[in-house]
Amino acid sequence: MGDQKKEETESSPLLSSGSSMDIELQGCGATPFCNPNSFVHRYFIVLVLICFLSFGSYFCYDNPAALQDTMINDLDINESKFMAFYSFYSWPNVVLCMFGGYLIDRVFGVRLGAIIFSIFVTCGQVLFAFGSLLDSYAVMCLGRFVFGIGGESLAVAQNTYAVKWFQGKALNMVFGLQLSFSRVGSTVNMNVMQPIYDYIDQSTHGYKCLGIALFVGAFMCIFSLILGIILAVLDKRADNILKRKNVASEEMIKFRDILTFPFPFWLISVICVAYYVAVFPFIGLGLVFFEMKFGLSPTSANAVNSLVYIVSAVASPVFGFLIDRSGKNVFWVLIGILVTLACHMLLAFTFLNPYIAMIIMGLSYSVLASALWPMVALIIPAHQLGTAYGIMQAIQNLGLAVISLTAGIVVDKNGYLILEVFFMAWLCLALIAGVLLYLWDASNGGKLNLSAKIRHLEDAKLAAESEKALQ
Ligand SMILES: NCCCC[C@H](N)C(=O)NCC(=O)O
Repeated sequence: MGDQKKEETESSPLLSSGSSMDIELQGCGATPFCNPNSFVHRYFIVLVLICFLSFGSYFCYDNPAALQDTMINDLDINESKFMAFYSFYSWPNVVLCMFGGYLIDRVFGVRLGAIIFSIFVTCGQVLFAFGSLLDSYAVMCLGRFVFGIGGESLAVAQNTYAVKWFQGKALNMVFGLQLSFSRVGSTVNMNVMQPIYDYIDQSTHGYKCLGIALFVGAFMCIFSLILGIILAVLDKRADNILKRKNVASEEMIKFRDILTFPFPFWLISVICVAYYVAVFPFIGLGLVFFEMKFGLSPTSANAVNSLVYIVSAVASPVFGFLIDRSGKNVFWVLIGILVTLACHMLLAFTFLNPYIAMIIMGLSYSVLASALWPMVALIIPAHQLGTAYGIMQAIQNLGLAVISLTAGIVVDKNGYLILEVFFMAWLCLALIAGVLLYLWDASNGGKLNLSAKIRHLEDAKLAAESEKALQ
């Protein structure tokens, strides 16, 4: 292979040695663009498709937040019933996304699993929109239930794809990019849904106008579904060309394997739930908080409320890239939690311009998300990752479901200051779990907080040892 070819072909961690030399490419010939082992193919085609997999899901997840005032008025519901749209998303995932991950590992595989869950997301959003057209709160809740079944398990499939294609190289940056594309979906939603509603409101009004606007989200889900099908075709093609091994049946995960998941995995799951319940429900309720405490107009309040997503859409891949270079994932998780806690304190106890706290929260959220999710792949074997991410998200959704309801009740009864104190308490729990993870990791070999340099040396040593064992 010429030097130029070598530069273009980044060895996939799943390749057996030398097989990149004798790849028989099907179809478009040996151009890097079509070579599943080339840098171009993996980073400019596969990674982009993986990143768009959850675009529609993230766009629709916060449709309620983008239309909070409108939805409450058109459907004639209170804050608690409004927040139930988030609870109906999360409750099924307390259990189902665990099964979703297990089904990916053991039954469907990542390709078929991603397509099936994309279909659930699309059908759920269509039901949600249709329910509004019928002015049926029950149908809308059913729609969020179905949407939730797909949304979380689709995120599990997305994480599983990311590890399959990018394990061992740039995984933090890949997770950061994944998050960035998804957050672009959230940001687009936060800033276009109200103008779309206002445009439709020129001819149709009330819950019918709301229903038509929500169908825009359904088209975003169809877009992601189509890209998910293309990704499945390319992944299957790569398996054939690169002769990637399927997991042997005796290696397939069994449900009792969950009991063997290491203690750090459960600490990571506690950090995940305790941190995210202070982010997603806060943003779900943020519109009215910024209108009431800081006297902002609905448009300005929407803009401030979407800053976390806007900033993370840009910052996540940057921090993911930097964390790939520095390592020290646990350290960055602790920094993310501490800075987010400080932002909530600024919002709760000061009248400092909320743009400042929300921009900083966007940065700290990006640091945490880029450092937290890839850690699972450092302690759980590849054939059990779907189940592991499913459990982690199931625990996260248990927290989100309960806190979404509780937060709505706290606001209705005690106001926003107590709500902010409530969120800060959860971040203190995340901090305690993060310190425990740091101490446990430090006293057990320090795998999760290794510097990138030492981690690469350790990986090279392990690869050499496994190569020697095969000879
Ligand atoms: N439609 C929203 C999917 C959320 C996926 C998962 N629960 C999650 O939290 N991912 C990380 C993130 O920061 O969004």
